[in-house]
Amino acid sequence: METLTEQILAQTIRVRPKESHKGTYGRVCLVGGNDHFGGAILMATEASVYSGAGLNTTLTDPSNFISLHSRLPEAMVANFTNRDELTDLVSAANTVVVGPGLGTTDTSLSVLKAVFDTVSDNQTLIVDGSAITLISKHDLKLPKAHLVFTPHQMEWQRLSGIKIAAQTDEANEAVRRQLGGTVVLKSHQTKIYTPTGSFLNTAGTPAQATGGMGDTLAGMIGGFTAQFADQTNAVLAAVYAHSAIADELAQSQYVVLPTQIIHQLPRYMHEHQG
Ligand SMILES: NC(=O)C1=CN([C@@H]2O[C@H](COP(=O)(O)OP(=O)(O)OC[C@H]3O[C@@H](n4cnc5c(N)ncnc54)[C@H](OP(=O)(O)O)[C@@H]3O)[C@@H](O)[C@H]2O)[C@@H](O)CC1
Ligand SMILES: Nc1ncnc2c1ncn2[C@@H]1O[C@H](COP(=O)(O)OP(=O)(O)O)[C@@H](O)[C@H]1O
Ligand SMILES: [Mg+2]
Repeated sequence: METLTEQILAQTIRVRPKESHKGTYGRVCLVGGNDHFGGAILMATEASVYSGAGLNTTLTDPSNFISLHSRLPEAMVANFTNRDELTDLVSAANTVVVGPGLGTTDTSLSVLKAVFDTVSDNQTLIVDGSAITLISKHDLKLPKAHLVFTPHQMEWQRLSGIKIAAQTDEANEAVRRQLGGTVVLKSHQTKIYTPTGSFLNTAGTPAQATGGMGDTLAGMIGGFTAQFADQTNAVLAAVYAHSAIADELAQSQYVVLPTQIIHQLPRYMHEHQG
């Protein structure tokens, strides 16, 4: 297992070419946020916008429209139960993030199935939070896309069938191969299992142990994969940056809030572009 270092940032975060426009930097569609967990999709969306994704659209419960717009006028919104809009917006994205705050009701399940029916093999699909729980609960068939799963240890137990105490590298890698794609197994020392190797993230701090931290990472992975060509490096750089920013803030803070990490992203990415 290789240890992630700061080098991954300069290898991934590109100096922006002068001759470019918002379309150059990718379209992200984020799907989640029911009437209880609006904050989760809001943080994921904010993380994608602040990572620099060119166009961001959020498919969510309409009860989240006003809060999302008032915090983040840069994002577009649509109702996640409107099937035609979902199909159009998901099809138009480079990267789709599904799951933050989606919940596990019948509505959540039908939204997830609609996303799975719509994505295609030239798109990256980040599968987080409730989406992972729903796949496990309903034994859903996975779509053909560049899949990136972002489970915490309990979500990975649900998806892989491996109990937390038995989540060894060998066992995790074997399930990753069956699933296809990349697995970001989140914990106090996140491990990333990719088709080309496994990586350990030693950055990060217990100051990060607060709700919404993973929703934020999912949005960052969305923003990075939409902009940067090498999809594996984009995932690795997002994981590293998320923790490294938290480490910086934790030098003078007892707790680091997800939105504080988000707001550091433009400055941090500027300092680490290669
Ligand atoms: N502001 C918002 O809108 C927020 C909305 N959110 C949304 O809520 C949805 C549900 O997601 P969820 O993660 O909160 O719940 P669930 O899937 O039941 O997992 C928790 C169980 O797993 C266990 N556990 C074991 N190891 C673990 C580990 N390393 N890391 C974490 N947990 C670990 C843990 O053990 P315990 O804490 O009891 O020790 C507990 O039994 C999802 O859509 C998410 O996006 C949240 O992001 C919060 C902010
Ligand atoms: N003690 C810790 N040290 C380092 N990172 C942590 C620690 N606790 C949590 N994290 C990070 O916070 C995030 C938590 O993700 P998750 O459990 O999905 O949160 P949520 O669903 O509430 O947004 C992960 O990126 C994880 O690595
Ligand atoms: Mg989570």
